[in-house]
Amino acid sequence: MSFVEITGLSHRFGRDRGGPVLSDVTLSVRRSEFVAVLGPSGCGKSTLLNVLAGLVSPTEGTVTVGDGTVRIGYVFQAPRLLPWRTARRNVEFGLEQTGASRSAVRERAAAALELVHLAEHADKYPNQLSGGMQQRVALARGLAIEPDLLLMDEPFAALDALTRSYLQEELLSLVRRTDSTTILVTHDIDEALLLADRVVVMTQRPARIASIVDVPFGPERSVASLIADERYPELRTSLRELLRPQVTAAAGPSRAQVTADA
Ligand SMILES: Nc1ncnc2c1ncn2[C@@H]1O[C@H](COP(=O)(O)OP(=O)(O)OP(=O)(O)O)[C@@H](O)[C@H]1O
Repeated sequence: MSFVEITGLSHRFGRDRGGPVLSDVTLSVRRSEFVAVLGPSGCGKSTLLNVLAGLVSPTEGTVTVGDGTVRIGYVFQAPRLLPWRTARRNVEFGLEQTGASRSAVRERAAAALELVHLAEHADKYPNQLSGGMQQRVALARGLAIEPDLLLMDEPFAALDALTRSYLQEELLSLVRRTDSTTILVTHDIDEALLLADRVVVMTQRPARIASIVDVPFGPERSVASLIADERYPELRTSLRELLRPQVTAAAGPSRAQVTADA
């Protein structure tokens, strides 16, 4: 049975001359499933997450998430921490909104910081933490509320390659330990294949679903097991091929084409 049901979703921002951002997106996501959304820059991926989070009301279509009373965690591209609160107090901030008791808030924040290996940095302020550590605090804040639906918008995009790969593996083991349903927006094919059960490829703006690809790797996967799996390079190549026309169309005609057409 599906947990997230997106039907005929289209969106246009006010009088935006660029036209619609999303066009007729229909997608079902099962409970506990991990779906990665890949697409060209500016096509409307963040808008899709914002609609799912209830931050944007779509101009057309419907979105239902569980029975409508679910808890949603949202991890943004930038950590968006409150600079006057320590790491612990930032994680507690998300929990405070859930109405949990003070002792439950403290306990769950400590456990979430433990999960992302930041327990000993809990009393530091954001400006005393590296970019990777700040993003781990943001991840802990999203996970601490034990979300039914976890939305992540390129959470590792701004990090260096080493920190990114470390956090990707950390996230893989974290999601295995919870039964959250996760939707991750990413530009990174390898990240999508490492983490997701299905990859949704979006077209250029207005974003529609171009393809949905099942990822055959089991829950016990790791970077090493993917590299050793002969299906991995094939899937990687087919996702690249599915994305290529979207990315080239989004970039517009090349200068050479413009000159030739003139
Ligand atoms: N509040 C808004 N008002 C008007 N236009 C907006 C608004 N938010 C986003 N847009 C436009 O909608 C389009 C899609 O934006 P969105 O951030 O959803 O794309 P994206 O696929 O997440 O991009 P990226 O991969 O670069 O993060 C862009 O052209 C953007 O400028």
